[in-house]
Amino acid sequence: MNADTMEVSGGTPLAGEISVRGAKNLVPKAMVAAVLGDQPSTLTNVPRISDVAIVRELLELHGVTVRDGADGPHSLVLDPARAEQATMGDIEVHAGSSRIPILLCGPLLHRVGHAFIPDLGGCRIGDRPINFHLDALRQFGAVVDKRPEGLHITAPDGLTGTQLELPYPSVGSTEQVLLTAVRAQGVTELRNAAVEPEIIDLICVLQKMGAIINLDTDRVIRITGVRRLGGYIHEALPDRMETASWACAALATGGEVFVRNARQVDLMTFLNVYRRAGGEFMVTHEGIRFWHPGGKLNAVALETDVHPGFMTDWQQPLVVALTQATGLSILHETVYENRLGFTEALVRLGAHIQAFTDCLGATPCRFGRRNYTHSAVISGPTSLRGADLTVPDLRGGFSYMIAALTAQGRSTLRGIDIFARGYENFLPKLEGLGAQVDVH
Ligand SMILES: CC(=O)N[C@H]1[C@@H](OP(=O)(O)OP(=O)(O)OC[C@H]2O[C@@H](n3ccc(=O)[nH]c3=O)[C@H](O)[C@@H]2O)O[C@H](CO)[C@@H](O)[C@@H]1O
Ligand SMILES: C=C(OP(=O)(O)O)C(=O)O
Repeated sequence: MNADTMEVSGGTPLAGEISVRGAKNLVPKAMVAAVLGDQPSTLTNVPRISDVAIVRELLELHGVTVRDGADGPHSLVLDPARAEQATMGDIEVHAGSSRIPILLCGPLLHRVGHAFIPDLGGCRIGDRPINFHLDALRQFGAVVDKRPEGLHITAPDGLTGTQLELPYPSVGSTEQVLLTAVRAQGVTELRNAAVEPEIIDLICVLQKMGAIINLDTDRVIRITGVRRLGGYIHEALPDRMETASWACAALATGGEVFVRNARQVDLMTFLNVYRRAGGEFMVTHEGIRFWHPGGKLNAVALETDVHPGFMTDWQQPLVVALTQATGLSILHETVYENRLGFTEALVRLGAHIQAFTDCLGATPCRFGRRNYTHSAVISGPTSLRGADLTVPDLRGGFSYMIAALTAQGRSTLRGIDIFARGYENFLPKLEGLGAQVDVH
């Protein structure tokens, strides 16, 4: 047993208040955007999570001075003035740490003329290729050299605006195009772009820096390149994934959690499903209160999708709550081909979940004919019992934790350090909500 292992005594409803800070899926990208400016930038509402710490170290290796702002570590001042002089030693140590390094391509090409990108990390929930990123960079005029130690990228003739259409509205690829096009020469038109709230927030950051970006209808983004960008002062939007995770924990355990700073507009699709499943919520100026109203929960049919659809990162925590709903819930995961592995562990806890390769839903999906297990039927309600579990990925791990809190008896959760990637102060929050947990 080590400090990465948590004992959970289940059966106690979570009750109380937690607060969420800036989104894991925006903050590291806004930090990367600062490299494009010729003045310092200030980012506030920064969560203390490991994905932020990793990007901070990466930027420092690239010569960006990063210091805590007036708000302590919850605000960062990023000064890229010395980026050109960076030696970039030790950059390989960040291989496999997060998905953010790939987004440094455009900013580094503009700033220093070349980029080295070590292997990416992030959750293992599918193959997660980067072909859209590299195709887009090549269309801007970049030359990509794939070497065993990582990608070497140059732009011998500079970067020029272009017409692009993504094969799928990928979040990272849309961000790649934005971060490259804002200082490319001429106009870029991106079709089939992702429009997640974190992308809109990144566009706000870039606009504050001096970028010209039009968000047209039907997933079209038009960017007019500018010669220089300045700094920004920006407060990151709140983390809608963390909010949904705690909301699901409240529902599954029969409890009540007030999530301070949660923002309704980013959670509309989640809130609709939460209500259909029988959960209650109340939106106030300060946040959102989520609770189980007593009585039965309802089975629901659910398909994950790009925004404004039901976000894939909400799926894993919600599935645990659905094990407590009466009837057959149906899940169709259309964003990642391999995100249902976590259900096997829930079955060991006593859940009735059957996984399928068929598309159990009408949302167009890339996986139906390719033999990927990406649909599931959850039959409930079932009593869960404690078990020994190893955290597989960020949201899968959170779903195990909810299951352990819901189950009768004791569970052991190994590998909990992954939670630090996306959940600030995870343990104090859990204890503050009355969870019976013990970390060794
Ligand atoms: C740090 C961050 O913001 N992570 C989020 C981001 O991940 P990320 O940006 O990696 O996810 P994408 O939206 O790019 O991926 C969506 C789908 O497109 C595919 N694809 C993507 C790029 C590519 O070059 N080729 C390709 O085939 C992926 O394999 C996946 O099946 O959006 C996901 C979808 O909302 C979220 O689950 C992640 O939490
Ligand atoms: C998949 C996730 O993150 P990442 O893209 O950083 O792996 C997530 O936050 O659930």
